[in-house]
Amino acid sequence: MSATSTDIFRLLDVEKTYDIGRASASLFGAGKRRKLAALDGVRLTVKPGESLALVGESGSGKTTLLRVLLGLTAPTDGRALFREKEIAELKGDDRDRFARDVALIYQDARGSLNPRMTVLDLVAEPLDHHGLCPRAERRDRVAALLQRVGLPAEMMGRYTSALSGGQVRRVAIARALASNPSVLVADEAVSGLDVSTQAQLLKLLRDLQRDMGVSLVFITHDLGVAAYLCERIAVMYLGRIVETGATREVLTAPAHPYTRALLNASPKFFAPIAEPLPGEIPSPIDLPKGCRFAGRCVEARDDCRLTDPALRADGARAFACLHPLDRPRALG
Ligand SMILES: Nc1ncnc2c1ncn2[C@@H]1O[C@H](COP(=O)(O)OP(=O)(O)OP(=O)(O)O)[C@@H](O)[C@H]1O
Repeated sequence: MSATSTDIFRLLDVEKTYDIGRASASLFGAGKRRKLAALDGVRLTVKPGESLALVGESGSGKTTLLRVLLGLTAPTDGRALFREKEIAELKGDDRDRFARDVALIYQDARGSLNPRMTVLDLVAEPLDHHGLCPRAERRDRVAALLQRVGLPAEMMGRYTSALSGGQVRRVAIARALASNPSVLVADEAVSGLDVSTQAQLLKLLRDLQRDMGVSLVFITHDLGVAAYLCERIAVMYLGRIVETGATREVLTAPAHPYTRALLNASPKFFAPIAEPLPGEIPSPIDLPKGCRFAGRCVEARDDCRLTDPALRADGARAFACLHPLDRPRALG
């Protein structure tokens, strides 16, 4: 068995480009076809039981990466593997296993749940779909799942229109857990809620992840949420992972100036007015030469504008920067 064969997901130099039509025509003929690189050479693994946060500004490629993991979009190049098999080519039993094993918690929980179905039917649907539960045991299984997410069994007969935002998210989590998945994938799953409901849901997700040994891939704009929930973090910028490592280490001593800029842009309790990220994110259609962050980086030197840095490993950390920030020795 190879050393990597237990990885749940393995992305090898994944590219995802979108054809966005032609540039305007000129006297010399039709304009060139233009491509937008949403993902550009992404390497990533997700191991059993690990929690991984994907962070980065809007447009950095987080949702596209999630769509690749979920098999909703195929890479243009590179390989996206689930248990060592190409996700886009899964068929038959492998496809069924993938559908049971990888569960998505939607950002818009209320919108993702059919308002004409009761909580019982919503949570039982994956059980029915995968033939995982005899009809006679359905109510008991749903009651146990509701209990797992902190909802009373009496809620089974209700419709989502009668539930609060926090309760609807819990129903969505119970439904995601129904097929006993090994990975939960969540896109901003706690956004748009009040702070205390958010905190309760984050605690629930953290407890579930630890108690059930399920892996978690969590997209968030909030570095505090990433730090609370996930052991590992991948910081994305313009379709690339620019820094990755243990969340605590990356956020206490970032190597990449982009990670530090994201940290500075995060509101703190005592200083809610954060320092905005400098400059504008470049267009993904017309990328600058050299490091993509150089134009916004306060540390940039001449060579940064010429050389595009590859992601290089330093112990358990990896970063794509020619002149990484000084980090305490103990964390290197
Ligand atoms: N179907 C598509 N066609 C063309 N471009 C796309 C498509 N989907 C995404 N993109 C582009 O790919 C890039 C990455 O988008 P993506 O949604 O993955 O970023 P994100 O980090 O998830 O952003 P957000 O935090 O706003 O959701 C963006 O420039 C986006 O405009």
